[in-house]
Amino acid sequence: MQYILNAPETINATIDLPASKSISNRALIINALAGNGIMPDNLSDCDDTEVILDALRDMPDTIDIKAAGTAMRFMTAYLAVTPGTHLLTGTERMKQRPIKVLVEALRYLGADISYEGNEGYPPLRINGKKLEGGSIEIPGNVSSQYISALLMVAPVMEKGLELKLTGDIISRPYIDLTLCTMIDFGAEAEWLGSDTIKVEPKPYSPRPYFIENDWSAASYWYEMLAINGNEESEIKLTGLTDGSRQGDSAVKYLFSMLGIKTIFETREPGVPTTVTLKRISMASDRLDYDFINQPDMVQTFVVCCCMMNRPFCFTGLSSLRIKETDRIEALKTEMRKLGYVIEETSPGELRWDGTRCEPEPGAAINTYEDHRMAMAFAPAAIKIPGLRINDPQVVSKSYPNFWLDLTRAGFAIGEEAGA
Ligand SMILES: O=C(O)C1=C[C@@H](OP(=O)(O)O)[C@@H](O)[C@H](O)C1
Ligand SMILES: C=C(OP(=O)(O)O)C(=O)O
Repeated sequence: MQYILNAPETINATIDLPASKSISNRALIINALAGNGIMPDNLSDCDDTEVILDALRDMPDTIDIKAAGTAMRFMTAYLAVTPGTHLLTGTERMKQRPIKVLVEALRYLGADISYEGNEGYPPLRINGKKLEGGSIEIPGNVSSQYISALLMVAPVMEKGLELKLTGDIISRPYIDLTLCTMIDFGAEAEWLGSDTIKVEPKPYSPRPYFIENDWSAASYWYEMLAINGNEESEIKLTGLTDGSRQGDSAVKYLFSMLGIKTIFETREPGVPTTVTLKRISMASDRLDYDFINQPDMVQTFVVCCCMMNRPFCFTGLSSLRIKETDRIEALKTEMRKLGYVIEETSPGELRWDGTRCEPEPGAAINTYEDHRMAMAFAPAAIKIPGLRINDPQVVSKSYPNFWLDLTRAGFAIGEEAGA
């Protein structure tokens, strides 16, 4: 399927964002380890959360977590400490996303896990048991999801866990989000210095838990307003928290450099509220930023800066090659179709110096089974009327109502089958 997008002149909309998938997925795993008390409230309705919800409810012999990286990594650790034997698998792409660092760490701590396909990759056969825990060193520069997975199961290990992270630590806000969610459920866990985390062997306590909305999903609305450039446009986004623990809440600072102001309706710490996005006068004529802490925002900013004609240099992108797709290659290829030459100037660095090429007439953006390719490129329709997006249904991985919300904001969406 292919969507053909046309954008309105002005955007005036109130958007009910989906709940945070990162918080939903942590809350579900921790809640299960706490003995399945009351279900967390306002869980995300996205695919990546649904696969965990289904797995924890039914615990079938074969658990298919589809394309959800967090689900794969979190369920590996969860199943390793939970009695029973399961085969944990996912999509073809999931079978290419590395998991060796996590499997080796869990095995070192006493887990019984074997590879059913290629060494170092899913599918995994996991025979759950009580783990002893202890001290371990693991690389912090591949995926923070391995670290979050180990941390979440650490309170149920006999000796707890002391985790020393080696190398540059990537996606650190996601590790902090894990620790905060664990502490909310009664765990004792803390950083000992900048690279070591200690978790006490103290069980979780069940509790009611409300999940705030998703700052990563909010980024596409910031992007639309920034590209739209119309003084009369204004977007309201529901359920966001000021001082959120979601690392992607940094978009409120980043987009201020691209002319967007964020106004919180109320400012009670930790309480979700509606935010209004408005345009302010433009300040910077280029954007340079290290995305080591916000890897999921790179696609949003690459497309946005090109559409706004703002050259950029983005660093800290090493993890992008092992996400839903190789996001570095996907961005270079698809931006070229639109007439923008993006270069990988060194590993983990993407740069656009303003170089243009001949755009492909009637370009159709491929999404590579990556929700963020579809959502980051959709706002480009503001500058490129009739922009085509292939396989638009991929958005359900994190934001099932994205296209519906786009029509609510006044976009016209045509559909072509079989493209
Ligand atoms: O823990 C999480 O919820 C996530 C961690 C990040 O992954 P990496 O740590 O692999 O960068 C991020 O890209 C992903 O979308 C969600
Ligand atoms: C990278 C992502 O997800 P995951 O790694 O959990 O599949 C994402 O949502 O952008």
